[in-house]
Amino acid sequence: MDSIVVTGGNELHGEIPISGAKNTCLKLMTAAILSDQPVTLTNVPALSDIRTLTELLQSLGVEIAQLQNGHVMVLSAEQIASRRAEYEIVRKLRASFNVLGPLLAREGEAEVSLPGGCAIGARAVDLHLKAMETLGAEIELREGYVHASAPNGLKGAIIEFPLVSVGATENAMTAATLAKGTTVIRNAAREPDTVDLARCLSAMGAKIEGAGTSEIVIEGVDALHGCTHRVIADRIEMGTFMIAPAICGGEVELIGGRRDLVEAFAQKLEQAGVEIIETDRGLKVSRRNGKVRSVDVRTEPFPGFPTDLQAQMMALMCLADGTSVLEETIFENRFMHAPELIRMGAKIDVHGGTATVQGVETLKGAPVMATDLRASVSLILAGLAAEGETQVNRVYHLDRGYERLEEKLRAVGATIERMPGS
Ligand SMILES: CC(=O)N[C@H]1[C@@H](OP(=O)(O)OP(=O)(O)OC[C@H]2O[C@@H](n3ccc(=O)[nH]c3=O)[C@H](O)[C@@H]2O)O[C@H](CO)[C@@H](O)[C@@H]1O
Ligand SMILES: C=C(OP(=O)(O)O)C(=O)O
Repeated sequence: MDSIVVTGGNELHGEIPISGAKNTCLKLMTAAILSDQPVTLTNVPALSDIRTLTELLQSLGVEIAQLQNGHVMVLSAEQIASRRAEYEIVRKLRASFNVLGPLLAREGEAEVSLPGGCAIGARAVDLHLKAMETLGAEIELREGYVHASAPNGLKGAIIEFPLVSVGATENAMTAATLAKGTTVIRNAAREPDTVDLARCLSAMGAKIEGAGTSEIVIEGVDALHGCTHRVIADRIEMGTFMIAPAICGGEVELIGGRRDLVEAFAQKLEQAGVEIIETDRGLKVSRRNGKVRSVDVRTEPFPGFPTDLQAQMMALMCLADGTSVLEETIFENRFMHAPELIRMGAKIDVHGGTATVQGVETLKGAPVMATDLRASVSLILAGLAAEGETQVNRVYHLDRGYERLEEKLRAVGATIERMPGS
């Protein structure tokens, strides 16, 4: 298995291009199931998660052509050959559960494996299922699969979520595009991913209003057509690379970056003493001298501080002046990076969903292991600022969500190499 070796201590200067958003692109790909005409996505990130979903969609009969090194993808669901999403693929990638809404809406039937838990938490799908039932589907759970059917089509309804779920909002929204009548989704997720999905669905002929607010109204239509859609910038990749100059010192311009996608996070960085300037081409982030200041963080659904940036923020707080409290409210087990950071010399106490981080003068390189995507990248960031060499193992987690990570960081002056595994 490959590992990544980082030698810390370099200031970072230069530019990093921001790729298309993984979490958005995956949902956009599932939307292609809704139409018998081709959907063309541009600005697709070249990532293993995208390849996994490609495999799943192909198993359903979706033809997928990849152009420009995978950065343009044409998905043609002229005919759906299978309505069953197999466990072998769904277990690798939770976003694949989002084929449920489109399959059910287009075919009146779907069999989708339950995704199971994962390293960061139990991650139930009850809200997805409840939403499908509210739209008139019958749901049965058998042998680890969700069997959903709506032989006479889905019917518009009021879906009121008891808590904000990005995945369930998106499953409900895609399903409702082809339902008869009007669907109202209350307490909907407001994430930029959901807004971008709504934009793509609208370009396919769907009638959607209110995406980006907590009430989304969808007027069902008989059919959707093809479209061409550019995937929005990856706010989590951008946030990760905003931490890089903050933790190492220096100045990095994130090309294609947008502050509005990470406003709550940007405000916390500024409170910590990091400078952020909007430029014609993106965002310029710099820390010129001194340490960052400690800040407290509580993860929340958008527009709050994103859970997907909590691990990276923790790496930064390890070297801050003072003590910070990081509260994780979305996932019950998302502090696995803490013990690894402690191996590098960090002072962190975890109690339930709260981590207290006491800033230290220096981190020291060490061999470390990560169990999820954002935890892995937090160890890379810590390694960039640590004395000596840090070897991050289980790099396949990083390859799920960061395109050309080493190349992008090397271009701004980091010493980072991939070591092929045996
Ligand atoms: C609100 C939020 O920040 N969602 C994050 C979540 O999206 P993802 O769509 O994976 O997760 P949800 O938004 O659905 O989950 C939010 C919360 O609701 C719970 N839940 C969800 C669905 C369900 O049927 N039942 C249920 O109880 C989850 O366990 C979790 O505690 O992970 C993604 C990958 O890290 C992030 O990009 C999203 O920002
Ligand atoms: C946890 C993530 O992805 P997934 O929902 O696919 O596990 C993530 O993008 O940080």
